[in-house]
Amino acid sequence: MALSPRCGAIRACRRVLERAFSLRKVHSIKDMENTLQLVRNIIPPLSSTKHKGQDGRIGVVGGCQEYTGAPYFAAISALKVGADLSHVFCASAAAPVIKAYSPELIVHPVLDSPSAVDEVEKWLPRLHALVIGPGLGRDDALLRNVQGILEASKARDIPVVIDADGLWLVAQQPALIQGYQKAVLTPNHMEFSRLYDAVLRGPVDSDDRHGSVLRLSQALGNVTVVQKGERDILSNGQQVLVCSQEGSSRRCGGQGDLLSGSLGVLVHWALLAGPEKTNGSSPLLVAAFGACSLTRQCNHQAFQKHGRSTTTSDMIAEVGAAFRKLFET
Ligand SMILES: NC(=O)C1=CN([C@@H]2O[C@H](COP(=O)(O)OP(=O)(O)OC[C@H]3O[C@@H](n4cnc5c(N)ncnc54)[C@H](O)[C@@H]3O)[C@@H](O)[C@H]2O)[C@@H](O)CC1
Ligand SMILES: Nc1ncnc2c1ncn2[C@@H]1O[C@H](COP(=O)(O)OP(=O)(O)OP(=O)(O)O)[C@@H](O)[C@H]1O
Ligand SMILES: [Mg+2]
Repeated sequence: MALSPRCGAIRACRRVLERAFSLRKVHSIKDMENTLQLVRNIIPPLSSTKHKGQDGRIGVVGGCQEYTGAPYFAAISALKVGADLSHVFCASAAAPVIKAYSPELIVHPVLDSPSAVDEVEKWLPRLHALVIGPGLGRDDALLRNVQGILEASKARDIPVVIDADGLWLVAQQPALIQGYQKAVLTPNHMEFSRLYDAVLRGPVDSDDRHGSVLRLSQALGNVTVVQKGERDILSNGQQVLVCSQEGSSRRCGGQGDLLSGSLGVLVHWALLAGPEKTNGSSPLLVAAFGACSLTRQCNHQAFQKHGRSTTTSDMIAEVGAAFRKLFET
C-alpha cells in the first residue's frame, strides 16, 4: 500500500526528533573520562582479608566440537581481569581441548548431556555471573539445554551476559530475555541486525545507530545492549553511551569473546558496588563501558607490538597492563 505524503512527512518528522533525542544523550570525550571514573569506582580493592571466590566466580556456557577457542578466550579473560574462579560448561567433545589450553579453568563436559540443566543448576548457587554463548554453536539440542540454563539463572536472579550463539537463541525467542534487568547483550554487526529484525520486525536504520540500539533496548524491556563496532554503542533504553577508546584496525576473531568474558566479571563487581558508586548511572551500563574500553585498549597495545599478526591471544596477554592503564591510574 502506498503511503500518503502526510503519513510520510509525519514519519520523517518523528525520525528527526528521535535522532535529536538520542544525539542529545551521546557521550563526549569528557563524558568518556567521567564514565571511566565510574568504572574505577566499582573495582573491588585487593585485600589480604578476602577469601578465594570473593572477587568473582564466573561461568561461561559455550564450547562445542567446532568452537573451543571462543569459550577459552572468554573464561581466561574473566580470570585475567580479576575473577578468582572461572568455569566453562561445554559440550563433551570440547572439554578435553579446553582443559588442554589451560590448567586455570574448571571445565564441565555437560552441555550435550540429557541432564545438562540439572548439572549446571547445581553450580548456580556458587556463581556470580554467567556468560552465555561464546562458541556454543547452533545445534538444537544444545540450544534447548541452554534455554533451560538461562531460565534457571533468571529464577535465581543471576546476572547474564549473552553473546554470539546465545544471541542466536534470543533472536529465536526474545521472550527468554524480555525485561530481565540483569542481562547484557553484546551483539556484533550481524547479531545486532538479526536481533533487531526479530524484535522490531524491520531492518536497522544504518544512519542512526544510536537510535537503533536505544529502540532495541526499549523493545526488550530495558535490557542493556552493547552494539560492537568501530565505535561501541551502549544503551539501557534510557541512556546511550559511546565507547571510542582507541583500538586498532586489526579485526581477528575472538576479540568479542575477550569482551564478553571481561564483562562477566565487571557486571558482578558493578552490581555489588551498586548505584551509589556509579553516581546513579546504571551499574550494568558502567560495567559494559569498562569491558568495551578494556578490550579496545588490549587491541591497541597488542597491535603496537605485533601489527598485522596480532591475534586474540596477544590481546589477552595485554589485559593486565591495559587494566592498569585505564583503571588504576
Ligand atoms: N576461535 C574460536 O573458537 C572463535 C569462535 N567464534 C564463534 O563462532 C561462532 C559464530 O560467530 P560469528 O561472529 O561468526 O557470528 P555470525 O555467524 O553471526 O557471523 C557474523 C558474520 O558477520 C560478519 N561481520 C562482522 N562484522 C561485520 C560488519 N561490521 N559488517 C559486515 N559483516 C560483519 C563476520 O565476517 C561474520 O561472518 C560463535 O559461536 C562465536 O563465538 C568467534 O567467537 C571467533 C573465535
Ligand atoms: N571497526 C572497528 N574499529 C575498532 N574496534 C572495533 C571495530 N569493530 C569492532 N571493534 C572492537 O572489537 C571488539 C570485538 O568486536 P567484534 O565486532 O569483532 O565482535 P565479534 O564479531 O563478536 O568478535 P568474535 O570474533 O570474538 O566473535 C569490540 O571491543 C569492538 O569495540
Ligand atoms: Mg562474537
